[in-house]
Amino acid sequence: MAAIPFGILTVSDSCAQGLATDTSGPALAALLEAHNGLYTKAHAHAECRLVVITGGTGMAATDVTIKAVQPLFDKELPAMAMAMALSQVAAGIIKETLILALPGSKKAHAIETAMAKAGTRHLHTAKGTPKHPGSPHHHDKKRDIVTHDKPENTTRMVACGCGRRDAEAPSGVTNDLQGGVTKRARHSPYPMIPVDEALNHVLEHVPQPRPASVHLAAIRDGMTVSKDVVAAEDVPGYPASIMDGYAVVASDGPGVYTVRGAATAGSQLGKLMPGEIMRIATGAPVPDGADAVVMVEDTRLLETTDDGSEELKVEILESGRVQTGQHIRPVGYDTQKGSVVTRAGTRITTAGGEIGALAASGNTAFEFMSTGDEVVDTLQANAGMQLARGQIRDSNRPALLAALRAVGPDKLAKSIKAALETCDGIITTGGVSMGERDWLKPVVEQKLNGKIIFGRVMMKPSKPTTFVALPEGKFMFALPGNPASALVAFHMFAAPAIRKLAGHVVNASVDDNVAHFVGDSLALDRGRPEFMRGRLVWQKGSSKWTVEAADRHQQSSRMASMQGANALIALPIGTADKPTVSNNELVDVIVIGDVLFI
Ligand SMILES: Nc1nc2c(c(=O)[nH]1)N[C@H]1C(S)=C(S)[C@@H](COP(=O)(O)OP(=O)(O)OC[C@H]3O[C@@H](n4cnc5c(N)ncnc54)[C@H](O)[C@@H]3O)O[C@H]1N2
Ligand code: MOO
Repeated sequence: MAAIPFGILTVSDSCAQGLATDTSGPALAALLEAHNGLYTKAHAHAECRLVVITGGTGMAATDVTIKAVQPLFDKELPAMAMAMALSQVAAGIIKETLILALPGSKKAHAIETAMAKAGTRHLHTAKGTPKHPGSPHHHDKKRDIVTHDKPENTTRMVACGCGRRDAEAPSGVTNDLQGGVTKRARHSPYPMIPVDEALNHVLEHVPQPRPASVHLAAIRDGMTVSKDVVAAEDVPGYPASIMDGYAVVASDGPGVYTVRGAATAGSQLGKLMPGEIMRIATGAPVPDGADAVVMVEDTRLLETTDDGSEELKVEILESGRVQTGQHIRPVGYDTQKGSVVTRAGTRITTAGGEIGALAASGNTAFEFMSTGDEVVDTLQANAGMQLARGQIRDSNRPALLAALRAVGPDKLAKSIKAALETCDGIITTGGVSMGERDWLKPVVEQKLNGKIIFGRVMMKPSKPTTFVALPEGKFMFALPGNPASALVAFHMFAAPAIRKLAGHVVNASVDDNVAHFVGDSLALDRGRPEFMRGRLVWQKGSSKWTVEAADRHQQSSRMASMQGANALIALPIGTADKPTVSNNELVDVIVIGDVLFI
């Protein structure tokens, strides 16, 4: 029995550039030569009956061995490749030579096993030896090379379908489809590999998703952002009021002032003159000349127009003394133009924060990981739209899929009535606090015959959350307009309601869902229990749940504070005895998204 002449081809950038020494090639050669004299180094290329290519079969962009060698095969041998039970291998025949492309592993033992499994010993049916005369493939030497189980036994020709009686399938070769039952393999040619190895194979072979541009409207949970998203504009884009009240000059202090009209959200304003104040709504641009806002609760109406329809003089009470900047969100307070809003790798969750943050970023198309071509940017119409002073992006609508826009109480009532014809319940955001155009509550009471079950909740954020019972057993959640408030209120109240409607058992209590708080010592709010947006994680190593703030900035106007949140951290009201929450302390959590295991 003649030894098989073999050649080794090492594929390595670093070896080729002289930056590394080839150890895989010589190791393989030594291994083959030591293999019971079955193999011998070929003296010339043309002599090789076996070529082992080592290296360049991995997952890196520069690993192109398999791609390069596969097109050269006269016949590819996938079952043989599979039988080697190594990831990233290729096996095939070129003319009469078996080519094996293997990883550049130095583990000779692994390769030896692989070679044995691959059945290269069949190559001992030396070149030129007549094979199974009478076989329809009898001149097909490529086939001979792979189908002979034992070199000296030319009768074991199962895969070539030559009609021999010994039907044992050669190792590494599947049944011949034409062979029929008598030719079937009586043992599986596939090695039984461990579960984790199998999973690794799966993960290695599943291709990386290709990035695709996805319009905001087409973003769905489960997608992954493939490129950092940068804020296209400041949020807010103008100094905005945080409260419903009056825009003032802080240094003027308490006293009686002339009311110079109203600055509502979205309005264009003139300059505030000395001795004047201007009515202002939450979210409205602070007029030039003003540098603080006094809450309406800290004022008293002194004089109106004769018909009583307009305010003329208002007193700022002592309780309304404010400092420069008070109740104003400066430009970029929530998000600064150019800052990264959403990092590559962020997964869109059903908690809503990511989609909301993208919506608030001022972009309309985003790069997402995608496996299909069906997700394309079809709605570019709004791309690049500039915001006018006083305008904001509607981030709540895509986040909650249920925002309501209205320009007056009648239209608002009409919209709600129309929605009620087809829905059991309605969710709205905005217009529920103290502003002059915060019509939600009066509209449901006065125009819709609704009963406000509650109109404020002792919580931070989402204080003005409103729940309404409507005729015919219908109901309405009127959530606050501040984006984080809207989502927190949704998860706290609307989501359980929807779950109950779906027949789920719903537990109203937040007790017992306990996790260890991770973070610096944090001052508890003295007025309201706080529901921080958090990230809940099961720490496998220490076998405990931990929760940390999903975002350092937790203001209710910042949609990004919801990004990455899968839980709300239910913090108690701070007291003199218990003013802070500390690192590792147990806190209650409400799960609002997928929990993470690390
Ligand atoms: N004088 C007082 N003013 C405010 C009080 C208060 O007790 N006294 N409460 C504050 C709190 S707390 C909240 S929360 C907000 C809630 O206000 P509204 O529910 O009436 O909402 P709006 O005034 O319509 O908007 C608030 C804020 O949110 C922005 N917004 C509204 N809709 C959207 C949307 N679809 N997407 C993105 N952003 C939205 C809006 O521009 C405002 O900045 O009231 C405080 N005021
Ligand atoms: O209650 Mo509000 O901003 O704090 O949601």
